[in-house]
Amino acid sequence: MKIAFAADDRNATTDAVLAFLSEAGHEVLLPATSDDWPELGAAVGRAVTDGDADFGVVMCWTGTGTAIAANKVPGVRAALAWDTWIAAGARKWNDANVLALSLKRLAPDVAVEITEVFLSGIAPDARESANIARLGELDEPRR
Ligand SMILES: O=C(CO)[C@H](O)[C@H](O)COP(=O)(O)O
Repeated sequence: MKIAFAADDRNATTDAVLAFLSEAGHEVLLPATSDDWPELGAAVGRAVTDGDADFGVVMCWTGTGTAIAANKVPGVRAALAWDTWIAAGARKWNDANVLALSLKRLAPDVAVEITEVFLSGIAPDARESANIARLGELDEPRR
């Protein structure tokens, strides 16, 4: 798959996630043109909603800033995950299309495990389709 990736800092955790993405055979896109977390979250979000990437992975110290920035892009459903259960639930119940990770709080192996689960092909639960559609409606300007 095509995965848009951005991180506002680099350490063993970011390197491990990037290495995993490549070793798993994904094409890694780096759409961000700035190291600032609002811009890089939005750039990854746009890559996903424009159809350039199948999924996005964003990383910052907390993971929260890039998640918030990505979620400002209409059509993005970015989920901050700190374990594999959260990551699986984000796909199953939220049809999340961007994974946000803390590069400071996750050990490299844990971050890789979370990313692997998120991208493992877990299908959204059909019972959630109405709720996901409602998220799309929330992207619309209020009337
Ligand atoms: O976690 C983050 C945002 O949620 C950032 O990584 C953290 O705030 C550091 O950013 P900067 O280097 O721009 O101060």
